[in-house]
Amino acid sequence: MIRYDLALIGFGGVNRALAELIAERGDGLAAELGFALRVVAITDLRAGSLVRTEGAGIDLAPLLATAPGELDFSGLDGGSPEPRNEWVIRDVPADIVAEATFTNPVDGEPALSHVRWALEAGKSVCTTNKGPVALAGRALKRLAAERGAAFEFEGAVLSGTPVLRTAERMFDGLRISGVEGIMNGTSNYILGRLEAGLGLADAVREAQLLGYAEADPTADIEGHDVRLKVMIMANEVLGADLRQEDVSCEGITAIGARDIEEAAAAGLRWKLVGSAVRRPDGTVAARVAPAALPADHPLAGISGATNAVAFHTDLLGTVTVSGPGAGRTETAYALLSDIIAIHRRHLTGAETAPVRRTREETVRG
Ligand SMILES: NC(=O)c1ccc[n+]([C@@H]2O[C@H](COP(=O)([O-])OP(=O)(O)OC[C@H]3O[C@@H](n4cnc5c(N)ncnc54)[C@H](O)[C@@H]3O)[C@@H](O)[C@H]2O)c1
Ligand SMILES: N[C@@H](CCO)C(=O)O
Repeated sequence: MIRYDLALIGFGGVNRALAELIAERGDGLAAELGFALRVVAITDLRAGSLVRTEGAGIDLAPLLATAPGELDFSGLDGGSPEPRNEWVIRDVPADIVAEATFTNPVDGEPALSHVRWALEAGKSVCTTNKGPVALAGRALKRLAAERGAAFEFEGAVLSGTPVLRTAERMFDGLRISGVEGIMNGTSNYILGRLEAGLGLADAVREAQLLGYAEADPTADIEGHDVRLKVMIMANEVLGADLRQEDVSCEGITAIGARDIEEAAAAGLRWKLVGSAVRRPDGTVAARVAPAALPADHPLAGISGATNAVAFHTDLLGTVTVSGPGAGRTETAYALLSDIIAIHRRHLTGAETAPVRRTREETVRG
């Protein structure tokens, strides 16, 4: 059985949920998927670092039994109070680095460095962090190719709903003229709660408790999170190379109770819509803005943390993919789907350097 050793960078909602999946379903997944997962390192800004490369690796059960705010690796065997990210990422033997620290919508750091260090060390990366993908995706993919490593980021758009992989693998032979969608679970959830009569602050708090919101929810409600996702969609699906300044951005904070009531009376629903459209000259125009949509619009019925992306194609017309846009477990599934993609690359011969090392050093059976 092939085994992949994982280093988890950031141990908040998403990577903790990945650890839960591994702890609770690891054996079943191994039987079904043909590979085992072992966590050998975890770093977190608040808890520190924990490294255990021998035996079964890190025993996840006691970590998962501890409340997130109370985790402290410093007293544990292999633990340190510092999140020794660079050392862990570059030097601790691991096959795949799962990056799930805060998204920084301004310059992508420090996650961008985390991803770069891993790829430079020939380790594959899976991430749900939008910053590195939106702001440096092209360079990071090139680096990954140079080092024979994989760079997978399905969860950067629509959480575990496979919107990027659908576009990459299922649309061969189609011309895509544009994409538009509801790409932020928090703001969509909040808009629904405003429709139900709640105030903005209370609705934001609910979204935080449910694990949908960014560490700083300003990114959700001001549209910056959607701007990163629109950039990723435009760059990945339409072959663009957009910068933040290319995407105009307006969030939902100017939508008041009166706007909601007036829209409802007219049979409309406010939605935060991100879009990227190919112009006749081949360039791509992209924006993020709220829109009051009529009930028969395909995006009007998308509620709560559910998101949807509509692809406008020549031969199929509009194809819409809808599913969870946020949530800890849903996003951890995105990381698992990335790991599965890395495994399949390995099986089909597009072998990555870290997998080769795994086979020589750590693979049994
Ligand atoms: N939660 C979701 O629904 C969701 C969905 C899609 C994408 N994402 C993205 O996934 C990432 C993780 O999301 P989350 O919900 O787990 O966030 P979170 O805030 O719950 O967890 C982030 C963790 O990273 C740690 N961290 C921050 N900076 C660090 C650093 N420099 N070194 C080590 N640890 C660091 C924090 O201490 C925290 O525990 C974010 O980038 C987010 O945008 C989240
Ligand atoms: N905060 C983001 C997480 C998913 O990227 C959202 O609500 O959509």
